[in-house]
Amino acid sequence: MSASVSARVPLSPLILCGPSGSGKSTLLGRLFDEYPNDFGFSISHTTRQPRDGETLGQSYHFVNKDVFQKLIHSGSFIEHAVFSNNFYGTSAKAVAEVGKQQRRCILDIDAQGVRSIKALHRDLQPTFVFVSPPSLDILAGRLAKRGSESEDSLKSRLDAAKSELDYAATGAFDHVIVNDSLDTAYDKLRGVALGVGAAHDTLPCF
Ligand SMILES: Nc1ncnc2c1ncn2[C@@H]1O[C@H](COP(=O)(O)OP(=O)(O)OP(=O)(O)O)[C@@H](O)[C@H]1O
Repeated sequence: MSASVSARVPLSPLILCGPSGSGKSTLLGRLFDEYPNDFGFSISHTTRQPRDGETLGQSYHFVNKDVFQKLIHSGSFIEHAVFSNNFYGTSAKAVAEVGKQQRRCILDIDAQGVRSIKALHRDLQPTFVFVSPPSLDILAGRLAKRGSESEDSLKSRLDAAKSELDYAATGAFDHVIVNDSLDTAYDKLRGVALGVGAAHDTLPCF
């Protein structure tokens, strides 16, 4: 397949959701490597402090809590969430900026964000994709192997995974990709992202 396919990539946002550890970043990393000019992330707002190496207005729009609250009240965000006492949000403007560059905007958000966009921002005509682990046991194994979680954090991620799988089982997503073989899952994501394929895998039971 060609490395640049701008002419036929849809510009409506692609929203990726799935349990922590299901492989969203891994799959998106492949997509961005293969198609460096066709997709883009929107720049989120956050109230957390910039880390070393992060560039203002490029990594994030860094704002204080007052500004963030004002943006919430003015309806600027299509979704926002709190993690570890910090706010994170995606503005409609940030999504539009990516579209202006003739790139398909990709959002990696949690189920709460998906609900919010479905309730209030259907005008964006996003495509909703759920990335599922093959099973909760395999998810636990991958998270443990990634080595990024404490025992408590692993447990809370697995609990969250159950409720996200429950939500996906309601049929909330246009596409479901079970990330068993990475190559197979990537082929499916690529088809969906380019607007030429569909994925309706069967969710695991637990
Ligand atoms: N198909 C696969 N087979 C085996 N390991 C995989 C597969 N897909 C991803 N992994 C591994 O599983 C781990 C979790 O993947 P990744 O970090 O991409 O998940 P994520 O959904 O982006 O998680 P988070 O939401 O926490 O950022 C990584 O160590 C990754 O290398």
